[in-house]
Amino acid sequence: MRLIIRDSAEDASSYIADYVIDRIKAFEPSPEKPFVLGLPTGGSPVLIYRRLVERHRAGEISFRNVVTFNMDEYVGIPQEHPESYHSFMYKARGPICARGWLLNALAQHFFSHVDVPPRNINLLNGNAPDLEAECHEYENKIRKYGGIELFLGGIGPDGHLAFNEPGSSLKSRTRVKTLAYDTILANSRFFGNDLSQVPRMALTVGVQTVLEAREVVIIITGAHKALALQKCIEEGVNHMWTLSSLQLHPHPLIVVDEDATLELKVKTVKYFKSIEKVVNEVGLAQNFPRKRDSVVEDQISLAPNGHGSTRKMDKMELPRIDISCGPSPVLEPMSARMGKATPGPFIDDEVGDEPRLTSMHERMEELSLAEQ
Ligand SMILES: N[C@@H]1[C@@H](O)[C@H](O)[C@@H](COP(=O)(O)O)O[C@@H]1O
Repeated sequence: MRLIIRDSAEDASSYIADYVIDRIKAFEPSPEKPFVLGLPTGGSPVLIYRRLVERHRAGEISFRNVVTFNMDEYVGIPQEHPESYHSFMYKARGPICARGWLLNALAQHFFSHVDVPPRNINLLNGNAPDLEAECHEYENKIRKYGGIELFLGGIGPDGHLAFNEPGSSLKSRTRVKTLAYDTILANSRFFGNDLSQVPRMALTVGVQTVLEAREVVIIITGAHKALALQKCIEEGVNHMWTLSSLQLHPHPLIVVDEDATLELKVKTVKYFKSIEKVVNEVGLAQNFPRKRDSVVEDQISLAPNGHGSTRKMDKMELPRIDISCGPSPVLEPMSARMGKATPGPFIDDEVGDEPRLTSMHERMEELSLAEQ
């Protein structure tokens, strides 16, 4: 588990956006070998999308060979509803205020502003005639692409991942889910604070679906999510805080702002900050997870055009780094640390400098000799 702490939500979001861009570039996606990206909605990723769009406009990243799978969608509201996750992901522009300014440039979101081809975009259909079949098909499609390379996500204040509410099976897959009261309450802010307007059900990828991604990157900002972060980082795996399932993932990365760390122990915060410092010092900051850890390593993927070309993930090598003079204290041998202490009766000091522990029967013999 890596935890990256940044001063503000803006900094945390920029970190993630830049990280995702680095990953896509390093992957060198092509039509035959697209980069498969899992995407979230909600307030937390808005600044991430803004930066992705900015860097795309600056010509620094193309999403032409990226295939996306969104995490979730409400059941029963039309796709064109302003609060559907379809609308969220495409959203062309923010609301205009009375003076004609673009009041909320942050509301631009993603698909309408980048070059991801529409055929590469996958969103669950919350109005499908057969919701179960829709979920089943979604999982199949992810599998056909060889699994998700990087799943980007946020969490709810109760630690839910996608719409995997407290108590969700950690083995769950894409399915229909009834929303918890807490979630309905939290999301009512998008529905004019009218609880009755918030859908009661959603389609969501499962915990297991997320865990099978090769990498999972989560953004958590705000004091209202501090308890969830604490439960997930400092306590054990628990289905009541589904984010904690990331402890079972080989490459989870959680990026937070300072407010989200409010419930963490000082020791925890210092630990993760020191890890980041060391990682930067030895130049491993941009190191990629090793492909052989991937749960999708040996899976066969289909090209997005359905041609069925296969690919095997490339092996990536760790950079060679001299860590012999790293920041860790040089360990001294035991003998040096013990100084000139007189060896006790059970220590054989005749074999070099390093004391040797003697076996029980030797010690018994020595004792009986001494008594005679
Ligand atoms: N299903 C979504 C989650 O995927 C999202 O992580 C959560 C947090 O949203 P926000 O970032 O607005 O707090 O909201 C919803 O419940």
